[in-house]
Amino acid sequence: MNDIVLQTHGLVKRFGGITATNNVSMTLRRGARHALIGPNGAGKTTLINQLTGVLPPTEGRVELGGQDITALAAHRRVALGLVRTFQINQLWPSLTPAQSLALVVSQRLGRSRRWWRPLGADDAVLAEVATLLTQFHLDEQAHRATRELPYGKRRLLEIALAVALQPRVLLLDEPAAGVPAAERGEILATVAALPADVSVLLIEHDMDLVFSFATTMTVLVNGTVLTEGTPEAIAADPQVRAVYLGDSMAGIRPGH
Ligand SMILES: Nc1ncnc2c1ncn2[C@@H]1O[C@H](COP(=O)(O)OP(=O)(O)OP(=O)(O)O)[C@@H](O)[C@H]1O
Repeated sequence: MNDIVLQTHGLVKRFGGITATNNVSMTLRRGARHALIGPNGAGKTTLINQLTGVLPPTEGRVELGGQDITALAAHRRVALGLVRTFQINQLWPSLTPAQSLALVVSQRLGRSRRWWRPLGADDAVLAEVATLLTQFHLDEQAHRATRELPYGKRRLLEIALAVALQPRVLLLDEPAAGVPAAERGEILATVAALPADVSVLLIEHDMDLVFSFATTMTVLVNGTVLTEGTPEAIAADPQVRAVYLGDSMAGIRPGH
């Protein structure tokens, strides 16, 4: 049991007459590569919003490392290591990736009061920023204003900023959405190379990304967990094919 890092118990979220999540119980294990899939409107974003603390559940509980966090504010959850990727509209447009990462790393290391010092003033911060820039394929863009970066690079920066917080659990919400095909491979590679000890929950419609990444999958339909299992089991499940995957599964070979 102690390898469970994140767990939901009977999460229900109602918006008036709509039940967006309906009694969702799921478990994320240490080091998980877990994908949450389902058709549009299945309740994936609503579930993530309840995990991060953006939306209070109507019923049910969320536990992080065995601690009930259902009533905790979003920033308190981040401090406990439950981190969602930054969204593009949360990036600092006039800062460079190097400066943005330095801000987040400095804050994490408790050096935020000195963040305004010229970059290079703090070797520990600088070293970590350099590693993150390389890991997320941002070396060439390190000193360009974020607003000028290609879309795919901004999406990489979103993930890099979340990883800079050294999360225990990382929630990746459609990291490849809207990214042109030519830049998609980079996203796939960086997601695959995330630190092994970080538990990842990925929401994604791109089945290439899902099946190349996930070792466990949960299928959500109409707010309810339809099934959960290995990619092989999910790909072969007739119910999943009927409600979601269908022909998009043609050619997908889990694990390849
Ligand atoms: N704030 C809200 N008020 C009312 N209804 C909402 C609200 N947010 C979501 N819903 C409804 O809840 C259901 C689940 O929506 P949600 O966005 O969570 O699905 P999703 O699986 O993330 O979809 P997609 O894949 O299209 O992003 C939908 O019927 C949606 O219309």
